[in-house]
Amino acid sequence: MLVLDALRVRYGPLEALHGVSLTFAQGEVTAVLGRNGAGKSTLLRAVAGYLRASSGRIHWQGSDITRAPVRRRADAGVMLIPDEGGVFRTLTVRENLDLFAAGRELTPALDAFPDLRTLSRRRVTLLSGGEQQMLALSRALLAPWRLLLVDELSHGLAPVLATRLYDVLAALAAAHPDRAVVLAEPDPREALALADRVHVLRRGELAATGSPADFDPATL
Ligand SMILES: Nc1ncnc2c1ncn2[C@@H]1O[C@H](COP(=O)(O)OP(=O)(O)OP(=O)(O)O)[C@@H](O)[C@H]1O
Repeated sequence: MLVLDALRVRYGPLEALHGVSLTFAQGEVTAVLGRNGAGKSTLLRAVAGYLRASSGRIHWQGSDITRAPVRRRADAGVMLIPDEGGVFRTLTVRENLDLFAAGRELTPALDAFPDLRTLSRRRVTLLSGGEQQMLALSRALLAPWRLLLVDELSHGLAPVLATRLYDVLAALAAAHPDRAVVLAEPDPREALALADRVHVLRRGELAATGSPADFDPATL
């Protein structure tokens, strides 16, 4: 279980999270929703260790990781797929996959995203947004994790592509019912369909918590 206790994060003088307390359960997909600037990316980056908490605590599987470096959190199973993809842009698709897999089989990613086979020798800079997001999500298919943090998977994508990516994510979550998945999305439609639990952030504060049925995507 991931527990955030009164988490505050600031960028210089600007405080982006104003004391957020939340729990994320193992075996659940949790959507963190909220408009642009609400603090979703900040929350995910702070959990993964790329941003420092100015106060409050982060506990993961019973350990206090508030001050733990990124590497230690990764070793404890925390994986962040950031909104910019977290891929190596000057490398080819295949080179990225090899780095993610670190000697493991590439088949899970290539089976989930057959397009990546044909794009194998293409540089990331020449990929479309959707292809880049497929590559980004491949990391979660190739390397082990216990807590997957996915930031704006559907960002800028056509609905049909977003649905494809979400289908792969849903299958991944279903295959690992003992793990936790957290999705940050400004557009709630896909995330609400997949999530077991929903938290809504507004201007750096928790505005609502509930099950997907409690929320109307049109009013979020
Ligand atoms: N690197 C940064 N430097 C200064 N302020 C930042 C930085 N990144 C984010 N912010 C500010 O922190 C607040 C929260 O931003 P954050 O990116 O976490 O929101 P978000 O909900 O993820 O929105 P988006 O969907 O646009 O990514 C906003 O006011 C934003 O302007």
